[in-house]
Amino acid sequence: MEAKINEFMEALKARTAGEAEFHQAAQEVVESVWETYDSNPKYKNAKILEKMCEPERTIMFRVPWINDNGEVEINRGYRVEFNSAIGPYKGGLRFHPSVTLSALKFLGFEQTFKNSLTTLPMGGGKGGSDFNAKGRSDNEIMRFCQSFMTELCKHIGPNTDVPAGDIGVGGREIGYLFGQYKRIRNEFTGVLTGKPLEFGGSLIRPEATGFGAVYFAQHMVAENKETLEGKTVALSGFGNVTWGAALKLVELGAKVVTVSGPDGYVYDKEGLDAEKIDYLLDLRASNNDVVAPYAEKFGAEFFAGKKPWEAKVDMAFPCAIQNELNEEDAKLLVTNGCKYVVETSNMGCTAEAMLYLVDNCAFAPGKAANAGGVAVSGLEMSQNSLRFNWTAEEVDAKLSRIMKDIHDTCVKFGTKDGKINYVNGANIGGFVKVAEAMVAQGCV
Ligand SMILES: NC(=O)C1=CN([C@@H]2O[C@H](COP(=O)(O)OP(=O)(O)OC[C@H]3O[C@@H](n4cnc5c(N)ncnc54)[C@H](O)[C@@H]3O)[C@@H](O)[C@H]2O)C=CC1
Ligand SMILES: O=C(O)CCC(=O)C(=O)O
Repeated sequence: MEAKINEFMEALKARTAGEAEFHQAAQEVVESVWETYDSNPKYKNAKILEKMCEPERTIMFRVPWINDNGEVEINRGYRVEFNSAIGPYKGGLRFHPSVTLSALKFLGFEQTFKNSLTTLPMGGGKGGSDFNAKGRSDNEIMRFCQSFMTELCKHIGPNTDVPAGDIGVGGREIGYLFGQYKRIRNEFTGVLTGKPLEFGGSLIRPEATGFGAVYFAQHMVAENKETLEGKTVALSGFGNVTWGAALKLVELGAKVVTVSGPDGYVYDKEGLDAEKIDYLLDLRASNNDVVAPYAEKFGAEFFAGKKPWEAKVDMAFPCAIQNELNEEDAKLLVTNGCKYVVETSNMGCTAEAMLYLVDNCAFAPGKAANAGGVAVSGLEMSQNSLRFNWTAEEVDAKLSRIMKDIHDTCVKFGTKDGKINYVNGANIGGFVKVAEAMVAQGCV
């Protein structure tokens, strides 16, 4: 089996030279699903896995805009429409200087399996730009969003491709993008999710990724007959996902002791409370991308240039960016007594860290644990189509049920010899539904 996987991956790498992040994501899925794939002639004859590794369409474009000094700036925009077998392309937009085609291909690829796990009819896609919002004014961000959408609007639509937020894209950016789409296309449709409530957003969407990860974690710890109450938790990042996870963890009686940014991490021995969690929103809106002011404001410790994985905790939730937790970090966490790692960022762990964590603690992969965000985006699409809004309680109940279903799917497909491998469970569970749909739709 190993030789066949190597052969498959070598061919993929030769076709996509230089796309290291995409190779990392593909390798993980290919290893998990190979047995299912190779033993099923219907999938093999139709070359389903080869097709799944090739985006249906990749759009790249120039994004020219004018800064506050009147100078022209040029960024690159992308939308990778990966797979539409089970629904319109669906996935976020990332505005961050690290954005490359490889990063968006890994994210779009992951999104396909994640969206399948949600049980909702959504295909996979991802997009974004290398635009850096750090130090930019609101007007600059608006002009950038308008220019980005001027091209993107030719390729998306409520039944074709429905983008949303991701790193660097929250309610403010979605508002500017939506306004420009409406102006150019002259239609008010659910073409984006993560919209502010006043024009079609869903209650609980801002919280959904963090809440969903915590709901998933509740089921994981329950497998060991434990609860979240009293657990000490390390979070990374201080953005949208960190905020949502902190809110729910604190509500359920856990103690969150770290948040982080590109500048280092904060250790707050008292734990986050409502005021401190609220402050994360101010930090994010400041466009400065540093977490140190939290430590100054609340008298917590700040460790410049360090990652939160050196803290002694029961659980860790990486919530920032890909490959933010490496093998050394994983070993340190486990040595310090950490029993659960809930990958809430997309591919937050390096391949080596993931393998170590699967063997040495309970590890939830991002495509399962962070699927709550896109799941509530799917519910936002449903509400837009119905021209109706569900209450926060209704959306939260649906989110909670979806996360339980995802957990159950991981257990169903990932249990071997009495041990749950959540990585295999998520990959195989996500793969089978998309593969069946692709076979049924013929060679397209
Ligand atoms: N927003 C959503 O609904 C979903 C987001 N995700 C994933 O969750 C993660 C966070 O996304 P959001 O909170 O939405 O973005 P955000 O833009 O609100 O926050 C990103 C955070 O990551 C930090 N960060 C970025 N680069 C970093 C680095 N090199 N080192 C340390 N920290 C760094 C930023 O300082 C910021 O605090 C991403 O991996 C994203 O793909 C996954 C599912 C859904
Ligand atoms: O809400 C969405 O459509 C996508 C969220 C997202 O970007 C993700 O799940 O990684």
